[in-house]
Amino acid sequence: MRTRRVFLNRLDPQEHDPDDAVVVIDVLRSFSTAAYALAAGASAIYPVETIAGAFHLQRTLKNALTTGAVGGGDPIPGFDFGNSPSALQGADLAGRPLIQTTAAGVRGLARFRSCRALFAGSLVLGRATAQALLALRPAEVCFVITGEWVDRDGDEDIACADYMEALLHGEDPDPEPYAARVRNSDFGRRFQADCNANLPASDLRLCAQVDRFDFALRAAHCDGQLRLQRAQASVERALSGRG
Ligand SMILES: O=C(O)[C@H](CS(=O)(=O)O)OP(=O)(O)O
Repeated sequence: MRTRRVFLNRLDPQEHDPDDAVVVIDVLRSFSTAAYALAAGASAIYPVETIAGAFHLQRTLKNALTTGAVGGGDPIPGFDFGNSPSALQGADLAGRPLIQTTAAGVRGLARFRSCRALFAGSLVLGRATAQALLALRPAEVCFVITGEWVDRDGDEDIACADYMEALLHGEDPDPEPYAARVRNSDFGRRFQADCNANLPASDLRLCAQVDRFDFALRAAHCDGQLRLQRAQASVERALSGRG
């Protein structure tokens, strides 16, 4: 299995788009938020690229709630929740679909939506995502780093890619150094400062909990709409006929 990495904010138009397995990584915070929301009972996550598109979908999906942020992390006016795992962790989401709009993570998913297997990755899902990937036996896994910007190193996502790659190669790495990289990344330090109510330190703590959940987040197409659902390695293996 080959692995490679691309950076969402510096895609090379000359380079072939990955078309096998793709993991779009957003540790701070989209796909940590999505994981905590599913754990809190949300029935599925619907990533939608635009705010207008999110409101449109909310009108057609029964009982749907909205979550997301604009670039920088401020919540979107009119949405039910910000892009905040600590807000969603305690919310009553039982059986309700959640529509998610964010400036990096969701944009990355939309960009690579046509590949064979698309996952939303974060450190809380690290080992489960690696296991789901291994069950699919792809020829190539491409990690998409979404958190690198001109003023941010994106190391929270690179650390997550490093962790999953080590697992894919059969290693059993100590998770703590990867969690420390999330905390000490450029964006992580903004949460550590805890002086912006929209970037709370509690979110950073939740996002840096390596392997907190035993499921991966796999994207599927449903009526022309992307949908993230729990995926487990055993199910992936059965679906691909390898028992
Ligand atoms: O809300 C967040 O934590 C970030 C803000 S930004 O777009 O990276 O500036 O959004 P996300 O799409 O989860 O990275």
